[in-house]
Amino acid sequence: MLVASTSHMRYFLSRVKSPIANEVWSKTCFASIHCTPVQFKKIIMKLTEEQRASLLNPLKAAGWTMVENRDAIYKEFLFKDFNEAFGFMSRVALQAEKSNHHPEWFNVYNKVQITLSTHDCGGLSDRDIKLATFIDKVAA
Ligand SMILES: C[C@H](O)[C@H](O)[C@H]1CNC2=NC(N)=NC(=O)C2=N1
Repeated sequence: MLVASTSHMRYFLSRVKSPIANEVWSKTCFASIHCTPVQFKKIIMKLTEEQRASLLNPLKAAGWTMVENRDAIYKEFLFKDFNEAFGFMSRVALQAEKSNHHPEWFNVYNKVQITLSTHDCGGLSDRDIKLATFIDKVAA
């Protein structure tokens, strides 16, 4: 369930002055689930078993592997030279910033080693699937 971020909630509450709006507000979903707005933050869920079966297979077929003793995926990329490798990393970095989801990676010359996992939930989430899919498109 998508919930507003804390900063959005603070802004909304700072603009709400009228008692009517407050009345409406108290009857919205926030009150119904007994959370105060300040507690709201997007909750990232780990992939379910069903999601893993469907979403990880295409990535495994593309060369991603499960990391031993960790709920994470790993892939190694080789490029013509450092320039190509760094250009790849630059594009991935921009997407990581845009999606607020960042890889764990290591680069030596034309090789880039990438591990993906979601720290906020302690394992794989749909954000890792989306970023891995994007990474494969950029590397193609
Ligand atoms: C505060 C910031 O939104 C979080 O730390 C984001 C940043 N990038 C992230 N990247 C990854 N891989 N996992 C996260 O949980 C994560 N969380």
